[in-house]
Amino acid sequence: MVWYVGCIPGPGVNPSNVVGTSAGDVTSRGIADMTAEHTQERQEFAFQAEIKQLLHLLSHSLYQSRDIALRELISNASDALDKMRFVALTDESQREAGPLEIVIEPRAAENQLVIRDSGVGMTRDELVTNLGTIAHSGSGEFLKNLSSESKDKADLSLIGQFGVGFYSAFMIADKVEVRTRSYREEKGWEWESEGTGRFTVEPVEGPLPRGAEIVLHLKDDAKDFATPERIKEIVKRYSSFVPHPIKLGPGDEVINDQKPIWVEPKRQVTDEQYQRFYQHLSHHGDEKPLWHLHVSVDSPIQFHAVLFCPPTNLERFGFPRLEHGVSLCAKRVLVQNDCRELLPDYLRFLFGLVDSEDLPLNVSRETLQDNSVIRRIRASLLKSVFDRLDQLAKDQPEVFQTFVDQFGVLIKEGAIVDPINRERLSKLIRFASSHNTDATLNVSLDDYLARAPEGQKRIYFLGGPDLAAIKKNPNLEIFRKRNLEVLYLIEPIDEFVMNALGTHAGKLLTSIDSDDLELPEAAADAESDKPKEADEKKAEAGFARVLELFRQAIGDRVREVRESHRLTDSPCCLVNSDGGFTMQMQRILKMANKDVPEMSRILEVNPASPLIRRLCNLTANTDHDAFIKQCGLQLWSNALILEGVTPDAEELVGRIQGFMDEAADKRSPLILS
Ligand SMILES: Nc1ncnc2c1ncn2[C@@H]1O[C@H](COP(=O)(O)OP(=O)(O)OP(=O)(O)O)[C@@H](O)[C@H]1O
Repeated sequence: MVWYVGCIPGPGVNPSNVVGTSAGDVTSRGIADMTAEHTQERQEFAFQAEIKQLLHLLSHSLYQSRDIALRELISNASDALDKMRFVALTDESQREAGPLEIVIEPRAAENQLVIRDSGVGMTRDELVTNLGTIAHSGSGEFLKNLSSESKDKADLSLIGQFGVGFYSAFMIADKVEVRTRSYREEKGWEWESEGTGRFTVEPVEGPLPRGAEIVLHLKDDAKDFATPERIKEIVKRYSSFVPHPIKLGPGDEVINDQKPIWVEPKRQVTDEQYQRFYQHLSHHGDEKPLWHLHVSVDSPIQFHAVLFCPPTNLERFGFPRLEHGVSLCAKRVLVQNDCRELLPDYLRFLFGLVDSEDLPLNVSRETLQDNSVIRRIRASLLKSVFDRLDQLAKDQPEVFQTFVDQFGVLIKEGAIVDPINRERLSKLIRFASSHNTDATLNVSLDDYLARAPEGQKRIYFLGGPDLAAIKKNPNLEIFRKRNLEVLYLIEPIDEFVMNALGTHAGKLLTSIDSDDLELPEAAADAESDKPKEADEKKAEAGFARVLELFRQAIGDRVREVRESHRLTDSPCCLVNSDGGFTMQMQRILKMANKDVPEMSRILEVNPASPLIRRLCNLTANTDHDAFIKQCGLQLWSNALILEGVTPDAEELVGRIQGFMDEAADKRSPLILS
């Protein structure tokens, strides 16, 4: 018995909407015009250039990944059946669609494998455009990603995600024939290619059933694909969840499962079933999902949903921005296979399926946005995702850490762009911190507050290009001395997150390089703890004069030169004036070519530092003024370099050369003859 009337196509980079007709309608028009007068005869076409390259690669691929060829063809057949199911339900004239099924028929004697479906089929123009001449955006991306790996290591199993799965047929076949008839036509067509540079298309004589039949002429070393055992094994492994019967031809034996696990009670679904369903939805071969979520809600809106998180974030590896991977079904009938309205953009990495009894079948892409049922499903689903992540953080910290490492940046994106859910998201984001010795992103804002001493009114952070640079920042000295934790912003997005949040649990998020750094109460004591000697020295040896000379030398490249109360060892540091961008934020904006107003910053000088004390002594003799000024300039440059900013190289090198000459001269004065 067939349990449902619906369908679940796997999402790809370019999934087509099943509402309406296939992509070929639009894209093939130009070709149709060019060739209209020839459509009754056999015609030869050249494959589009990237497809040619792809075919070359696939036909020389290694054995281990060849199963995916059958998987991809089954997936295409299933998509075509999904579309036909939808057409039958919405188009009066197609009501009598007949059985929707896939038949896989091994013909061992002829060394052939046939995959047949009763789906929508293809018109001549669709055949020409879909299987050969249209440069699917995916093929270039796929090749690019493969070319970065050595050919024998290349992960061909990802092919389905790039919208070029059909061509994987040439991994096991040296000739492929496609016979097809569209539900919109009486006439059938045959496509044929040996996978080299060209393919032919010609009309089929006589009647042809609706749908498509793919005949693979198997390569000599792929004969095993024409055995029932091999077919059953592959179907069990990759295609159990294809929601249409897959029969082993020429008989009637159904060899797949077709169970709609999302309507089953959770405890009756095994891990293996979830895993296989994930593989079906994601096209991710043998991969296990990192976590999954299964929800069944009865009121106020009835819906079932299963969502999966993949173990890796392909965006991090230079893949293009992920497409949404959640399919929407109404009463088990697929409405849309990349439904953006179900989850916010920052959760685009989740795969899954949502099925509701409360949605009409004719809901279209345009009306989805204003649909109140969808809005309520979305709110409920989002809450479930947040709950699942909170639970994961609590119960499975290692899994949660993997999630943060892979997808944390997208959760941070959410904290920036989704003000309504910002509070929930702020509990899920993680930072590096001075509490750790390495750059692990595992400190939440709540962890930070739980450790903070009583009375601390702010959450302190510091950004920089990387952990090593941040650790060298002199602004940290007082925090180290006082044992106050500082969050390290090592991901470029972190600064934007802090800006968006502003506060957490009523505590102001404060960059420690801001000029109004307010430390907890003990700070005042620490100040008064400073050795009196330093104050005296400062007064005696002209600290005020040193500041004055620094001001003269640096000029308006800083807003102010003043005494520091935050440094313990370093001679000076740069801080931001009130309300300005942090240094890290300025760097990021500059990298993005945004116009950033040059911030005039404040140079703070530490009177207790040995170098400054020496300079104070030197002020007694005005002969040293020029040297003190040079030192001021160099200290300012040093502070910039520590923050990852390169000051004027020529000026810097000239000055260092001067210092070196002077130092060398002291060691070995030049005797001028
Ligand atoms: N059995 C079929 N019936 C009808 N159309 C098909 C069939 N197989 C392929 N097509 C058409 O050819 C197109 C290209 O197929 P191909 O497998 O290369 O990419 P895709 O199906 O778009 O992406 P993916 O492989 O990720 O599912 C499909 O989008 C579909 O329009």
